[in-house]
Amino acid sequence: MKTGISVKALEKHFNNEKALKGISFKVAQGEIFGLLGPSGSGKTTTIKILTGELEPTAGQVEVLGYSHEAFKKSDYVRSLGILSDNSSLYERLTVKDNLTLFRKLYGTEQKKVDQVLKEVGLESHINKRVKDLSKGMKQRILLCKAVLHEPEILFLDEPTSALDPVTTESIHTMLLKIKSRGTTIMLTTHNMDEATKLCDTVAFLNDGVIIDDGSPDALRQSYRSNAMHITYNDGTTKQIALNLENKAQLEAAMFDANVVNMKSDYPTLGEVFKKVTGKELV
Ligand SMILES: Nc1ncnc2c1ncn2[C@@H]1O[C@H](COP(=O)(O)OP(=O)(O)OP(=O)(O)O)[C@@H](O)[C@H]1O
Repeated sequence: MKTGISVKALEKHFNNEKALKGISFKVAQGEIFGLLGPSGSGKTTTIKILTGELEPTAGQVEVLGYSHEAFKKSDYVRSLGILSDNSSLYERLTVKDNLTLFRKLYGTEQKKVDQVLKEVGLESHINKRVKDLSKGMKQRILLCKAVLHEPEILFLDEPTSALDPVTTESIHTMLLKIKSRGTTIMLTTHNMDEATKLCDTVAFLNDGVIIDDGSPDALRQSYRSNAMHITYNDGTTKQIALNLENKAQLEAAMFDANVVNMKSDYPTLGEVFKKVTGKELV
């Protein structure tokens, strides 16, 4: 697979503060890559460097073969779709007028407006003014705006933060559809379920450092302990290592009427993050 994004020893300093302390990662073209980390870990700073909004202090970054010196070029800008806190719509215009304005900027056909609106389930709201839409609807329109020109790569900074589950689900469905067309997607999130569901690869960012990366399944596998967790009806718990020596003990637990739960340790991505950083991802 061709590399979509390549980041090597990237540093960003704000005055004396090191927001990124030499991070490296690669994103293959066509995959969904998630940068996961708590507030202040450097996620937005990374996205802003890759989209040309901030200059790196040190290190190399390359997106779709463009080095950061070329990030201001119009053909690079046209290859990007961006959804971030800075994305905005004209509140007093209708959904249709907003999207028509942006599609004209990129020279895309009007039917693309109808297509993207349908994909996020908002085609019946096309004539509503943006100011009359809910927060979740606005976020879905912003996503439409970001993909109208069929970008090669899509950057999403916390695309579903503080949204209701239905809106979140519809954004996830649209992202998987966008990916199926070959678009590379890089997103940041605090939401481990979102990352597990959407991402081919994730990187854990903590305090400006990448602690680990890999597919969600591979990370979960590599941090699992080889033990069975047993819970009894009086609330007590026990762990038994999964090996032949403990076969009799494990079998006995299976037939013990006082055992209410037996499960192998397969940590969630959130639990893995906590294991490696000692921090919750909230
Ligand atoms: N323009 C700036 N000037 C000075 N410091 C900054 C600037 N932008 C970010 N920082 C600092 O860099 C660090 C990383 O910030 P960043 O916004 O990248 O974190 P984040 O992981 O995106 O957090 P959140 O999840 O809260 O959005 C923080 O300590 C922040 O205060």
